[in-house]
Amino acid sequence: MKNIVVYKSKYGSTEKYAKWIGEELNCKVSKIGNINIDDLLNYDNIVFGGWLHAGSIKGFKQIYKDIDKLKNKNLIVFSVGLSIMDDKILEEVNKNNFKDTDNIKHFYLRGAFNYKNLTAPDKLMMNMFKMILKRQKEEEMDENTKGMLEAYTTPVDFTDKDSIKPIIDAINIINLQ
Ligand SMILES: Cc1cc2nc3c(=O)[nH]c(=O)nc-3n(C[C@H](O)[C@H](O)[C@H](O)COP(=O)(O)O)c2cc1C
Repeated sequence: MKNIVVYKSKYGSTEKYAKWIGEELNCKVSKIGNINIDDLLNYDNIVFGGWLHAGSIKGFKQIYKDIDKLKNKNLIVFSVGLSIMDDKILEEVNKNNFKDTDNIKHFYLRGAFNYKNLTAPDKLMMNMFKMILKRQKEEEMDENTKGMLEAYTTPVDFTDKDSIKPIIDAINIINLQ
């Protein structure tokens, strides 16, 4: 089966994961902007990676608008974010980006965050988000919230090549079917 990895990354983590996955699958890796739907139709397994922006998987709409054309393809999506993923957050991300009827396998990978490197609009958005997080009393904050707040002052990088394993395994299973 022919595989391709397409991605949208702003600060590099998603790109890093896309390239690691491409190396493991020994397949083409492309930025979403450099490929169109007709190119994608040449592949059986389409792996799309996008970074999480306020719960939305960036770049995915560019594929999703043609989801009907991709009905016979295996679509594997990985999102990259800062959160510690739990069922509630995952459910929210799924709800924001897919319909129940979509035949999509979704994986979440942890990325990186360096406040100082953000563009001005991203800083603004993250400052607003920080204000919301800070409304909680410190003793009531969960690990995720504490970690997020710490990341504003201390850059974090959770990218880890081992975390792509479930994605590679899922594609290998598809290829055996
Ligand atoms: C404006 C903005 C919004 C973000 N929203 C989320 C989010 O909703 N959930 C999350 O887990 N991470 C969120 N993040 C963290 C990014 O997804 C994380 O830094 C990711 O690694 C960025 O991917 P990239 O390096 O490929 O651009 C956000 C970051 C920024 C700058």
